[in-house]
Amino acid sequence: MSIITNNDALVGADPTAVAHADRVTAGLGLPIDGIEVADPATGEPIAHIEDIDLEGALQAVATAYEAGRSWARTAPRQRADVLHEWHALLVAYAEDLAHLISREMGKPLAEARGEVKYGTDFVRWYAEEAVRPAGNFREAPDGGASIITRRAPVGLAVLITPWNFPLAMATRKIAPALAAGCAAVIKPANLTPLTTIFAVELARQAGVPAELVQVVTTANASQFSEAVLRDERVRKVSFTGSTEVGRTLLRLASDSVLRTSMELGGNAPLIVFDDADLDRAIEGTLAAKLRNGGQSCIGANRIYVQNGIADAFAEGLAQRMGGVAVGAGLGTGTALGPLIDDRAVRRMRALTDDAVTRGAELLTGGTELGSVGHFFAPTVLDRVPADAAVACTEIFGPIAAIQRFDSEAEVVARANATEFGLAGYVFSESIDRALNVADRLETGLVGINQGVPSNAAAPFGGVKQSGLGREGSAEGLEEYQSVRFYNIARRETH
Ligand SMILES: NC(=O)C1=CN([C@@H]2O[C@H](COP(=O)(O)OP(=O)(O)OC[C@H]3O[C@@H](n4cnc5c(N)ncnc54)[C@H](OP(=O)(O)O)[C@@H]3O)[C@@H](O)[C@H]2O)C=CC1
Ligand SMILES: O=C(O)CCCC(=O)O
Repeated sequence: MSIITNNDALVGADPTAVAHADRVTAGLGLPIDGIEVADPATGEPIAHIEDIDLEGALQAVATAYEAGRSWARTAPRQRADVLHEWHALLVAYAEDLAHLISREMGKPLAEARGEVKYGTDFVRWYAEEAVRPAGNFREAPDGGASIITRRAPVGLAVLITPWNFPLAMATRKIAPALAAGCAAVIKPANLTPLTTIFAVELARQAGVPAELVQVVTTANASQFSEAVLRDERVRKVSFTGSTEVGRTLLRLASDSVLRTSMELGGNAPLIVFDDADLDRAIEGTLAAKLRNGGQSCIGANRIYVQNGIADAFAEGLAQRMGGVAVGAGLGTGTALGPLIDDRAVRRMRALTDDAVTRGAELLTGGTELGSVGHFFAPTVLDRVPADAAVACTEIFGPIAAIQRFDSEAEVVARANATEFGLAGYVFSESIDRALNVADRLETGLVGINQGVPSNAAAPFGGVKQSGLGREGSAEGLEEYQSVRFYNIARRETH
């Protein structure tokens, strides 16, 4: 198969859209120096955020804790009303949020709008969940007692979020915490803190008590977590990010026996069977691979294609990937934005080189793009050996790495041969085959004949070393609740 050439002219940012994002940033009242936030499309600084020291972080804990004591006693309906109001404000400011996300994180504006929809859905979902029954009733089997269960707020929650979904990862944690009756201290990623700062400001305008949700930005994340997770007022930590940092936080959490939710790394297998609809499989793979520029923990990492369809699939995917318009997120028509930083570009280069050296075929891409910013061409590698780094590690970028397989049993074994277990994907027009394979994949979620399975109503989370706990859905609320019971003695009266 010959190499498909990308169009390597980058789409430039639309100055009107950049001005829009910068107006929103200017309204955030940020300091003129501190931690620099840069535009990944140019590397240029766009803002500075406060570097809050340890004393400030512990003050934030104290303030949130005090506010949480009265919030925990509010009626569910009151919490729901405030969340509904926050949702309404997020929707009203959707365009401002989308421009800000695109500017600081780099994703195309259309995708940023999608993230705003996804992120605001969590707030609406938990506004609705806040008033759902939070306990149940049962008779003691031997008689003589009735048992009622209640769900109490778990207490002050520390929320640590990554840079790849600056709004959705914040709302997916803050909204269930508030719905459950908890206070929160949120530490956004330094690469993309602006959206969180804006969203929390909107929460306050919506009626969330100003002290209840504290945003702490700091240049020293490890010092922050070591001090804050040891503070006795903190009862919960929820983290989304790398497995390495997740392990560190789990160790810290064990000292204080904290409730934990961990959304960590992935190594998602995407399996295309001979009986798949070719176009549907290519479009689904494109979505699972290029969503967020490949920078998602559920991004398709190991693409397994059955031999009978593999040539047509590889060629079709390479044609589609090679035709993707790359450029600034705020450029008109951009479909793939920059990577988050230069380190990520260097990783893509090294992964591609390693795979080609080991015998993979480069079908398209494989090159850095542009002289400024952090761009890497959408890349397709075919016949990737299983021991290539690109097949063993989380890619987190726009490289589609295809391996070929013969049988269902073989591909299931290969797909499960990893310590990770977050997402998997199956493409087949046989519902029996698709469901049977999905049942045998060791992952927390499976996309069947589609590439973006996430939804506010779905319990997102992993098995194995991909994490603990679930976010979104009713299960996501339970992560912020402790179950209690009252055992009420009953005496017969006549
Ligand atoms: N599961 C997922 O969704 C994500 C996975 N990743 C994976 O991780 C790789 C590295 O990305 P990276 O951004 O460095 O991810 P990290 O896990 O380092 O960062 C995620 C968040 O954790 C914070 N953090 C880092 N170290 C600590 C610590 N010791 N205590 C408390 N908080 C901490 C970061 O803060 P700060 O910004 O201040 O460093 C950020 O807010 C990616 O290439 C990808 O493979 C990355 C992001 C999301
Ligand atoms: O990729 C991630 O970092 C987690 C969010 C992905 C999703 O919710 O779909």
